[in-house]
Amino acid sequence: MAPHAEVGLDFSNGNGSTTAPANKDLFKVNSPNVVYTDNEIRSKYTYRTTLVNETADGKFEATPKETVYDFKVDRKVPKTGMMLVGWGGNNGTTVTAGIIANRRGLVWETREGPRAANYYGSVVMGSTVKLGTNAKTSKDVNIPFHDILPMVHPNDLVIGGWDISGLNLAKAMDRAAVLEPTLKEQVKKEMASLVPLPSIYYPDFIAANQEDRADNLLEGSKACMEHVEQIRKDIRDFKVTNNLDKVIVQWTANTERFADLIPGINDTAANLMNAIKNGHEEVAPSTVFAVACILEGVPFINGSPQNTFVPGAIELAEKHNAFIGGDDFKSGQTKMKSALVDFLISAGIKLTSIASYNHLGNNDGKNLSSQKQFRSKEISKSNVVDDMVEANSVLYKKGEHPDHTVVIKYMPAIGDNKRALDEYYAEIFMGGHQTISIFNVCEDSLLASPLIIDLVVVAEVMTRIQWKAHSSDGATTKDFKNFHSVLSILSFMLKAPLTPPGTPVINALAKQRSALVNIFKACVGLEPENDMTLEHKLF
Ligand SMILES: NC(=O)c1ccc[n+]([C@@H]2O[C@H](COP(=O)([O-])OP(=O)(O)OC[C@H]3O[C@@H](n4cnc5c(N)ncnc54)[C@H](O)[C@@H]3O)[C@@H](O)[C@H]2O)c1
Ligand SMILES: O=P([O-])([O-])O[C@@H]1[C@@H](O)[C@H](O)[C@@H](O)[C@H](O)[C@@H]1O
Repeated sequence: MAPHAEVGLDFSNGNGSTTAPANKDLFKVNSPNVVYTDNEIRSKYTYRTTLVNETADGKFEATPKETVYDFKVDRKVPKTGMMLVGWGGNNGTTVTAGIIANRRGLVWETREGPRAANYYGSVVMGSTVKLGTNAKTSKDVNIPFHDILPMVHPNDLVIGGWDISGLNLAKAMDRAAVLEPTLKEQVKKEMASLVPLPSIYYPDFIAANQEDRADNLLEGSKACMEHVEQIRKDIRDFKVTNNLDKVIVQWTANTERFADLIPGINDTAANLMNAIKNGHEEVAPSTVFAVACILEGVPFINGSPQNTFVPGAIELAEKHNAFIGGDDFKSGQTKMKSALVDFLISAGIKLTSIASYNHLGNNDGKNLSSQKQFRSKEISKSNVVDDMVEANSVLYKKGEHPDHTVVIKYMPAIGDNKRALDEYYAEIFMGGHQTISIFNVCEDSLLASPLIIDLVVVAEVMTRIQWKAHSSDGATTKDFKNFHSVLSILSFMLKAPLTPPGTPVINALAKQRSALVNIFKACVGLEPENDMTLEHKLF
């Protein structure tokens, strides 16, 4: 994919991968606050916020605040592995076949004519960001998101993973019934060579209707340290076998029921480790995978809605300075909702009711037809409007919020072509009403697969960024530090963003993307995009 035409540079090197040669970045920042060496980009960035205090008479006093940070980015893009839990599922097989097709630059016949491999739906590979304005023409200069910082190209990812189903990925791809036969035919041989590692299966955590595919299992039906150590060994073996510098693990396995939060069991890191050692029944497979990755120092991202990250798991990640992120890929209906609700409420339109229906016929839908697993999804799909409602005290009194219902029905006939039917009902000027009705056919796995790529690529970049703060007297803290273990920067790709304990959850889609882009721009000393375009107003 060539960078934005305005820039006119094309790094495509013929094999479908567009990666700027390491020493030929698409842009360089010309600033005394940015230094490039062969190994690092260092920037000095002034972060400007406004502190607000409430005055005695109930008014506010706003005080601008500046904090100066040093950022350091390791420029070496590592050879990276992506290990998927649930690799044999619709998402796992689809993202794997999609990366193979892109790597080989495949074209395949469809009823509408030939189609070429692409990364549409990936914010990293399919979107652009504004670098600045052309000094001569004052026109915006936009560059591919992938070029803001040195990033892994998805074509270069080495893919592996686990599944409780032992089908090789060619057979699993057929079972998923997502991709065109003419494409499957071209990747079948390579996919057939890929076989998921055996995984852990604790039946009570996913729907009973999943049992018939569980034929690729490690011994034991509840948490134990042997499972943790086996997963850690699998990661190490994968890394050595493929000569990898880094591995990122993602959960794209079935939605689990929520685990009960039990003091003394999963409330602290020590208690969680003891619970695993003692085989406690309330420790979920996804939490066992998270613990194994944390102990192995490998980022773990949860693409499903269950509460994998019980408080003990978060504390363990913090203690080990390991990265975690989640929850639940934000792919279609909810992504639309997090943009539409933001538009309505920030336009002063009082949204009073949201009804969201889903019909889908894939195995995810089959698993979600079980009430406990649906409840996990209902929670993640329902909380996505909270921040936008709470931010508007003009429309909503404290504690007031729109009616919001979420329904998911398993309809096998429609397979992966999920239907999302939404009705938004709002009060408008002078007692009027606005009703917005949306019928959105989204091919579930084709929407989720690019998010899997974005989550891996962004999480990997975050392992190469460090920061330190300047104190008010100009001194800096001693050593560079990693970002907090909980990667809330991943929120754009997730329905129920996990944030560091006690920090706010932002669901508004535009704010999430803005945070992602502007943090990366700060790492090269560039100001956040403010869209004021004063240069076009003050002249
Ligand atoms: N648009 C989307 O597809 C989308 C969006 C958001 C979230 N999700 C979530 O992503 C997950 C995967 O979706 P999918 O459509 O690929 O589902 P899927 O059912 O096709 O795939 C899940 C896979 O996980 C495997 N599995 C179950 N338990 C496992 C375990 N303990 N260890 C290893 N493998 C295990 C299953 O055998 C299956 O192959 C689901 O939780 C779904 O809710 C999907
Ligand atoms: O489209 P979206 O709301 O982001 O999320 C999807 C749900 O609508 C769907 O019901 C579910 O099966 C998928 O796993 C995914 O969670």
